Amino acid sequence: MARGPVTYLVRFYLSKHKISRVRVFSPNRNFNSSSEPGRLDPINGLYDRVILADSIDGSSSKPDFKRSQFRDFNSLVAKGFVSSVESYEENEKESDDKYDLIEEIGDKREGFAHVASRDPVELYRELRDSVKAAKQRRCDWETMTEIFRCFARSGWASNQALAIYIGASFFPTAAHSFRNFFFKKCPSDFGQYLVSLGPSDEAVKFLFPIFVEFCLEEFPEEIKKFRSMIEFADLTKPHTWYPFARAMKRKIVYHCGPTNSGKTYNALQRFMEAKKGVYCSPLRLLAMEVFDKVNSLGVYCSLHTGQEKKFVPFSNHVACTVEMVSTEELYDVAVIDEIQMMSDSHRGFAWTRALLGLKADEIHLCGDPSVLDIVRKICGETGDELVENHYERFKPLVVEAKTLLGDLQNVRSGDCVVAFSRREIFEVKLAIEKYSKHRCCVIYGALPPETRRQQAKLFNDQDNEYDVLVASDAVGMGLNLNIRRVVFYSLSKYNGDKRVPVPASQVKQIAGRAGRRGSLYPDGLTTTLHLEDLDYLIECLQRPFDVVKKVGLFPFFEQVELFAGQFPIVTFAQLLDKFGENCRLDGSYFLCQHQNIKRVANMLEKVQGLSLEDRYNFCFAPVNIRDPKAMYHLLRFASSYSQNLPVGIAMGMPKGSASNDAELLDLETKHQVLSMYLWLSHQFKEDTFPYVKKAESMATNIAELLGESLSKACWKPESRWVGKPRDEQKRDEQKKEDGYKRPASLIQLFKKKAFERNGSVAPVGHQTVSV
Ligand SMILES: Nc1ncnc2c1ncn2[C@@H]1O[C@H](COP(=O)(O)OP(=O)(O)OP(=O)(O)O)[C@@H](O)[C@H]1O
Ligand SMILES: [Mg+2]
Repeated sequence: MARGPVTYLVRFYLSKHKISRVRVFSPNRNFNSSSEPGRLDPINGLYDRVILADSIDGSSSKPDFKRSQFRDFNSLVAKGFVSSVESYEENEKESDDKYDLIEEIGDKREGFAHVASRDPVELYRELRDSVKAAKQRRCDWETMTEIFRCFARSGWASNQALAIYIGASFFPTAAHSFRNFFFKKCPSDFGQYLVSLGPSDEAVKFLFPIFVEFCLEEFPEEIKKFRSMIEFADLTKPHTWYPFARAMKRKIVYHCGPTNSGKTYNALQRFMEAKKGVYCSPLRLLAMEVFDKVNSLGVYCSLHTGQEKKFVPFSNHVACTVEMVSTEELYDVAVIDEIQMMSDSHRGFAWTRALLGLKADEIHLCGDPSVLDIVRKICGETGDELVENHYERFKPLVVEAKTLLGDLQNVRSGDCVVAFSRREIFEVKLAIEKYSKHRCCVIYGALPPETRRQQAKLFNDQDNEYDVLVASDAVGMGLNLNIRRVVFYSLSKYNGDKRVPVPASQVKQIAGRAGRRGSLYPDGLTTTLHLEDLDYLIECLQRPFDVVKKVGLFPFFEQVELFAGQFPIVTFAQLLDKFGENCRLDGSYFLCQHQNIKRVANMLEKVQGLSLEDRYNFCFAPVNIRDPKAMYHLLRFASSYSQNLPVGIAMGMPKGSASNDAELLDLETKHQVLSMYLWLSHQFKEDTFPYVKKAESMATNIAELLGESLSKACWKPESRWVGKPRDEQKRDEQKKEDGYKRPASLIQLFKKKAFERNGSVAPVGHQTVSV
């Protein structure tokens, strides 16, 4: 340890109390940074004696002892907060320094040195037992008022108070009571010393240990309550949540590499060889693909997604979505695909849970290198053996430096044009079909997996006119497509607030769809529509993968339920907020975002009679929170359920395929509602959602209608927010304008260029840059 104020303090304290080991608590350390050494840890830390010190880093060459306070935590021991000694080794070499401290103390405010150096426990007792406060001069009184104002506003004190379970919201009340107590009791020398310090950090730090004593005596109930709250929101050491998995000797194989390098292929070989296996997919679509592929190769395999359970008789294998994987079943081999999704801000917890909790002898992780370091760390904690298999791309991806020069007439057969909004996708499709001979298939997130597959098949098949694909980032994972070249229409997307650059990892993932091994085009190309986007594309492809420092976690229902016991009257959304504010996490984990869940929770607040567990399940239903119709149906489902009525679909089958964008949007919504119905039917008892068969058949028919509609779609896209008030729409548009200026309408742009060239189309050259 560097020699600094703490060293001196420790020497002094050690000699004074004739003890050799203490735990040092530095007020400079943030309460929340749980991995920091020297932090007073309210749950795991057990202390015999704790020293409050100004600095632990030794940055100050001269110790300032008067700004430091000593605390004896024996009173905490008595109350059960502190019960043993944590180690702090005394450094023998420095033992000569122990008397330096004694000399240093009390040089400045000599008259009150006895106050400054006294044990705060004693000071508190003296205050408590004093009958009446000494008379103060008016100016001293004002200074003291200011000092207490300073104390009540001190972020440092509020933060440190957490260590004795005085929560941030209760701190001002406690500080106020402390002030009143002090003013009623304060003896003269005490007050004089405080006034000599003035409204300063020094005064706050002097008062704090006395405040601690005061709180321990005055607010035992509040402390107890906050303490239980913190304990129930404890998400530290998540690997200990799965004792059965911990009892196993698991072997983790990390297939690490870029896109199209054979990671999933190799993991699936082991999966198929195993007696019993599970494949965890990031998407329903990919689970379906694996289900089909594995069964076609003669290995019986079932399918288990949130919406669909297909049991294949005699099967010992299952392809599932990662959220649905069982941590109860025992497997020989498990595959967790796209493991880098552990760091996804919303869904990451599902991958973390699978990695920590799967009971499998062998677990194959497939993904890019971004989470390799953290997987190594986790394996160190779980005690699992880790084997790393590194891969290279089968063929390098080539960047076409010429780009499409802003002209969609330059698309070619086998191109996949990637745009980042539904609106842009339809604009691009319209422009390509209007001004070139190509026909387009489309794939985007709001389409059901069945329709996406149908569109992918249409594009992959060579015997039809559909030779160009226009897709969103939904194409980035899972599908094996015959793509010759990925063309980025733009490299920015709307993040709900403004346009932001697409992250490099996502650009790599999407571009990597070009030139898959075994496809018609094994040599992949990628480029942009506009020349000005090219540099960013190259930069993204060349940029090494970021190293992920934290992966996602989310509490189980049981954890939320325990926590809820502390707050019998708050709403579910408020409960989630409180959990988020108070939960404790280890340094390698973050709490996944849950705004969408809260939006649903708020909507469902008016539904009476739902148990906490029902509410929790309804809140996780797959619903597009920005689609009012879908939200309305979810509310209706929950209301019927809460009244013990059989939940009906209450939605007619559309007459036919869509002939305009409004009808297409309606089909998309209807499918999402049915999908939600099916998902809920698997969460709750069967008889509560009795129309599963009907919902399945309607969903299949609508997916087909969507496919038909897309093949003939040649209309301008509409917004889903038709019902929004005008000024709100305007505000949204304004917001978009502020962050990013969309290129002018594609069609106009195209016409303008064609006019400039007198109708001639620029020949496309192939200057290539290999990355
Ligand atoms: N050894 C092999 N023999 C035959 N085909 C292979 C082999 N390895 C991979 N492939 C094929 O190459 C294509 C890409 O492989 P795979 O899907 O495993 O790549 P990946 O690294 O998982 O890519 P991504 O990161 O995009 O998921 C697939 O169509 C796969 O079937
Ligand atoms: Mg893969």
